[in-house]
Amino acid sequence: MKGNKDIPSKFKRNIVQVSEAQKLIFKHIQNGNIEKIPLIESLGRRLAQDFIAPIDLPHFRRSGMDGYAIRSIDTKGLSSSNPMILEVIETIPSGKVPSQSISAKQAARIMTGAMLPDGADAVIMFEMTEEFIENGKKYIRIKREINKKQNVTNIGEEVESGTHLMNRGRKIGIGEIALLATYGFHIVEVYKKPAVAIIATGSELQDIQEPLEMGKIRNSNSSMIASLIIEAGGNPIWIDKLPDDLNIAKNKILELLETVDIVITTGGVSVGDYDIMFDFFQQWKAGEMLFNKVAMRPGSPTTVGIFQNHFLFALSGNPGACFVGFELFIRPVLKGMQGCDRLYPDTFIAYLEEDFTKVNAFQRFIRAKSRIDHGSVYVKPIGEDKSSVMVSIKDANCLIVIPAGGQGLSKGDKVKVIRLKELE
Ligand SMILES: Nc1nc2c(c(=O)[nH]1)N[C@H]1C(S)=C(S)[C@@H](COP(=O)(O)OP(=O)(O)OC[C@H]3O[C@@H](n4cnc5c(N)ncnc54)[C@H](O)[C@@H]3O)O[C@H]1N2
Ligand code: MOO
Ligand SMILES: [Mg+2]
Repeated sequence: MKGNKDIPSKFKRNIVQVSEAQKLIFKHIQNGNIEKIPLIESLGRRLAQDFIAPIDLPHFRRSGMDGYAIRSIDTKGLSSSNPMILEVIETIPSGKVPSQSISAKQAARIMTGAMLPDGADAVIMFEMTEEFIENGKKYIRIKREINKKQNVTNIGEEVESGTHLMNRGRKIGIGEIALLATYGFHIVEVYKKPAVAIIATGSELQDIQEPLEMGKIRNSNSSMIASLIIEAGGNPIWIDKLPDDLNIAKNKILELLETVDIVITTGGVSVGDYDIMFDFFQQWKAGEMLFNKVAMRPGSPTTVGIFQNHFLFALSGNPGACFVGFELFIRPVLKGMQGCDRLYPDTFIAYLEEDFTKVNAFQRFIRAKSRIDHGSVYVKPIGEDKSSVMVSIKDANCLIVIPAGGQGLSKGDKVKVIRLKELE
């Protein structure tokens, strides 16, 4: 039978390089909506505003030790043979404003974290003083010089009011929580979690709770992708599987694209008889297909489209390809929607721990494990790097990037590596 040239062939595709695919996708990213949430629930979310220190930290001169607030000038020239006696005029606990200022030859008993009285410019630790009472009055004897500012934290010494501390889009971690709490932000403005739908396509797929039937497999991609989405700050609000039926898939995808920010399909994107996604994109008039092939392994049939700034990612069904496709294309979009402008995955250079002899027509992303030894970073592929292999994902902490072409690589060669665990 002769091929009809009006019918688009599944084999003729718009192929792009990975970097080009990323650019095509990233230019459609828009910041998402903003919501206010309790600070205690904000771990892992992204700030929706730049954060400028509203006041000095600390906002009063603070003692760093339990001791006596003194005037350093009073201790000039002191030694064990030339001590000085100061009168103790009050005790200042943390949280109290001192009632008197310190004059010459006076001291105030002061606790760690308490406010320094006017006049004082240093704190001498209890251990360095001798206390005594005479005629009902308290005194201390000092036998050493104390420098100005010793054990004192000045106003704004840690952070000056007006300092730009955090950018919009910054992920809220433990340090960010402490800072926001310090400044009284019990409610924080963060980006809403992008809403994501996950559709696993494939008539061979069973739900994970079903007993396994011959020839079928459990749908692992949906759970894997949902977890990746949660980890990247998204909200997987619709998760299901569909048979390889173009009409059923079409209706569901179009319906979901109206309501969520991102629709992810897995499977059915290659050239097989039951691979429906190519036809979906051919028939899709409301949206724009950005590309339907990427010069990469795994995941070469990955196809991406846009509908009114909602993304449709059609990932390969092979679990390895599905995972890599998420890291290269979807994680950056989730970050971008939450205000982050560092979209590309972090990379580093490492020494390859074994030969890699496969010659590649396409750029390759190998699931791998990196380790540090005597200050150098080494990286090793995990098992056989097949797109269908899922078991290696659990041990992967990085992806080795092997350039297209070349004669393969040898043990000890330097390679570029993508970090999988985000460091921010
Ligand atoms: N003749 C050709 N065949 C294939 C080509 C090609 O260029 N010419 N490309 C290969 C490449 S590369 C890839 S990658 C795969 C892509 O396959 P699909 O995206 O069409 O995915 P499926 O055919 O639906 O499934 C592939 C594989 O993955 C399993 N799978 C699917 N969904 C799930 C799921 N939710 N959980 C776990 N595993 C899943 C499925 O059972 C298949 O084994 O095509 C090559 N073929
Ligand atoms: O592009 Mo595929 O994921 O290599 O088998
Ligand atoms: Mg297929």
